[in-house]
Amino acid sequence: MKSIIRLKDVEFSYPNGQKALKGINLEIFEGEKIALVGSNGAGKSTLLLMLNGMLKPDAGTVFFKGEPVSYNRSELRDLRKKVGFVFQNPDHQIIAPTVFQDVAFGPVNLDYTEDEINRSVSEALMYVDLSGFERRPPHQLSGGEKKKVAIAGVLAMEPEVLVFDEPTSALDPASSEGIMELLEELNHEGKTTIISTHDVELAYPWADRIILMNDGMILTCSSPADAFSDGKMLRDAKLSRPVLLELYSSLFEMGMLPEAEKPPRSVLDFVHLVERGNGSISKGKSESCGSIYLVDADRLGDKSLKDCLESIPVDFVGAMGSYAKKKAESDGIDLNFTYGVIDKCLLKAISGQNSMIITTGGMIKRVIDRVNEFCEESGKQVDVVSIDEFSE
Ligand SMILES: Nc1ncnc2c1ncn2[C@@H]1O[C@H](COP(=O)(O)OP(=O)(O)OP(=O)(O)O)[C@@H](O)[C@H]1O
Repeated sequence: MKSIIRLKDVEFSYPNGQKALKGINLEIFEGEKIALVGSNGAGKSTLLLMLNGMLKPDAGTVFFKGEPVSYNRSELRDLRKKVGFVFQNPDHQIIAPTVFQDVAFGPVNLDYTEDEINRSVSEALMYVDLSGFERRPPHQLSGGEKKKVAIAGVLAMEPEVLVFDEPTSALDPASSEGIMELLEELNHEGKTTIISTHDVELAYPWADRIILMNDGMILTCSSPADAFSDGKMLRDAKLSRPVLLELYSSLFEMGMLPEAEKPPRSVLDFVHLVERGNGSISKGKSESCGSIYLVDADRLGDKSLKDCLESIPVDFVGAMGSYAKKKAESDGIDLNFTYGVIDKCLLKAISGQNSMIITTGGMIKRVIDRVNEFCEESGKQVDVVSIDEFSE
């Protein structure tokens, strides 16, 4: 894996003397999903602000792709294009009188041509499902919509790295799920994604690596299971253990669950472990599992998803990615799953029910890889059936 951002011996104090970062050493690799987790005041936002040069260390060095950041004007401009930053409070980011102007702010400042500005704004708004909002004044939008405008403003600059400070703060559960699904989609399109949060339940299933912070220092930088298993470290960080991990540890200690190779990170992993404990793995024959039908929304052309649904015996429908969700909505499909779609469909499959996943591009492979991984681990056979007859 290639290093994309590295912090070496970084120290930082605010002008009032408050020391916010102490001896930070950290390396982030291309394509990773990283969650910075810590309680209030741990130093998460300060660390994130180092990543695109918005703050300059008092001591130590920040590297981008192996080169030390030099903080001159033109280099900072370049760095901020490559490392997009979404603030916790969208009101701190949204500045223009209309959604279009706000999202266009970055591209205009980067001297894009008019055509490039129009293209990047419309693609970014499409991504966050706000096409048609171009003329709306941002201050009249809901909190979740404002957050999406702020994200679109960053996406319009086509960054390689996305940094989100508390991406779901102040959002309702559905909006939070929508934002996390969007982050997942962006990561699958190759963007390195870094978030800060104090929500361990959000970070545990999502991240590749957890950076646990307290009092301006990194306590550990490790896999979610390792980072959240150490009770003392969690207490030091003033955090609790994710419920799924706590439940697994307790039931394992009581001898009620077998030891897992990797502790469960999802309800699906947990159900599988319970099944293993009950010796019911032998029930996992292919005839007892439902199938997952996979539709590539990009290849539907003018065909309606309703046609697909009529011809296939499915009990549940999920969509992954903004384009697929939009297509489902415009075709009048009532979606059962819009977040954690693959695992939810796998859960249905192991109870013998069929489901359909509507998605696009790189996420097709993600569905196939996740199902294969599950089948390998569980010994079950869940078939993924690509719906090709509606292809162009
Ligand atoms: N602009 C500032 N001026 C002075 N001190 C600051 C400033 N911003 C943050 N601090 C201090 O720096 C420390 C780290 O703050 P930071 O905002 O990075 O923490 P955080 O982990 O993001 O917290 P939260 O989860 O509450 O947002 C805290 O002690 C905070 O009071």
